[in-house]
Amino acid sequence: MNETKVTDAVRYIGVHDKTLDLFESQYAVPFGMTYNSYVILDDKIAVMDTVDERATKAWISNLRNVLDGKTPDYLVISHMEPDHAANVKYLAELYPNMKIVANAKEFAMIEQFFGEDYKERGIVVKENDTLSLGTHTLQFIMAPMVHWPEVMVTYEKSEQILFSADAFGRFGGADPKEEWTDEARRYYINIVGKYGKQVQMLLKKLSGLPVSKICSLHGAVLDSDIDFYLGKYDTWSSYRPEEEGVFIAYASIYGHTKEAAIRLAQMLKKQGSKVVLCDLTREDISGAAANAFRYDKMVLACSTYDGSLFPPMEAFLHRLKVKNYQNRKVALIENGTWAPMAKKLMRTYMESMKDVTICDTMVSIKSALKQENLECMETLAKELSDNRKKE
Ligand SMILES: Cc1cc2nc3c(=O)[nH]c(=O)nc-3n(C[C@H](O)[C@H](O)[C@H](O)COP(=O)(O)O)c2cc1C
Repeated sequence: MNETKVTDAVRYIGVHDKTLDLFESQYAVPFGMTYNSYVILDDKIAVMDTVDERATKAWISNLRNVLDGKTPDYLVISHMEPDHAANVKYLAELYPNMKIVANAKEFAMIEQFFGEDYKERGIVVKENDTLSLGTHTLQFIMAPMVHWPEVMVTYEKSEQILFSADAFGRFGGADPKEEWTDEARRYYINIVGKYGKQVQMLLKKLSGLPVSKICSLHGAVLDSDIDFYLGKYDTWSSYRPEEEGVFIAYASIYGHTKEAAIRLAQMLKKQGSKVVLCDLTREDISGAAANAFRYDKMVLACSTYDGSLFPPMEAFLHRLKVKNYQNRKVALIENGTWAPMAKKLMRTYMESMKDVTICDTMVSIKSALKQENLECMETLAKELSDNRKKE
């Protein structure tokens, strides 16, 4: 049994999947992943989203325990991603009188996924429509592209609870004692990060609504310091760096470029900078992307490989480009033995991103670090320690 009382009327029936290797078949989830779902008990009973098919059995058991013999009147669907909507058809068949509450785009996707249109039992909602359950009233707020096109969030007026779909979610379990920020940042940057503008629009819509609790579809229910979470989302979605510091991402075949990255980190630390080093050949790329967004400066250090970038760096830069990396200061270190190309290629990537300032000092290593490279790196460390942005 996995029931948790969010309030007397709002119950948590989500499932913590501890055996999942990769979320979305790509993100490492060392602490597992939750698929959250809730029930609102009132004159009418609403189920808020279903769960991934991996969690069906545990979820249905949680649901039955909360329902205690009653039947749900409504299934509210926030969006149609399969980690939440896989059980829509199953639940609809289990409770034939239950109405399905969704917006028009979601109904189209229900048909795409399940071959059913549920027109006869559907309630099609649009921006700011409301649905009374008795004491509780649901208000539907459209959140297109946060991070699928059909997404809507639901605001419950009487208890001021925001059912936020994937927004404010994180990797890991549902225990509120688990640290939120790092795994929420990794989740946000990699999964929602491309859609900063759309998140800003949602935050604007929410700004007039008092929120006492956020019930996201992943991770813990957030029931205090709501402004902290809203503030983090505002920072991330406006592409502002979260803190001052230098993130050094390196991709090295035999270790010479790695050595340069480590030596630069030491120089920067001497200058008083906060530094985070990342070996792109070994570390999780989603964590690297999150750190790139976290800090205001980044150093890219890469060996040349077949006239191109060493593949781990190529993959990293592609990720940053797709996630709309911008508004940061970036420095470049390259290595090559006969025809170094990495600097030029990294520069082209960075120049294609908005408001990226590239440091004037660039380090070009021929095979192994030389005294002249170290001197150049000292100059670079000074340039990076100067916080003023180049005009
Ligand atoms: C498969 C392979 C392809 C390479 N391609 C190039 C290249 O196109 N141009 C170049 O200058 N060096 C090339 N190199 C050499 C490396 O970039 C060079 O040895 C560099 O010093 C390696 O730095 P590291 O010790 O950090 O890995 C290549 C190396 C390998 C193993």
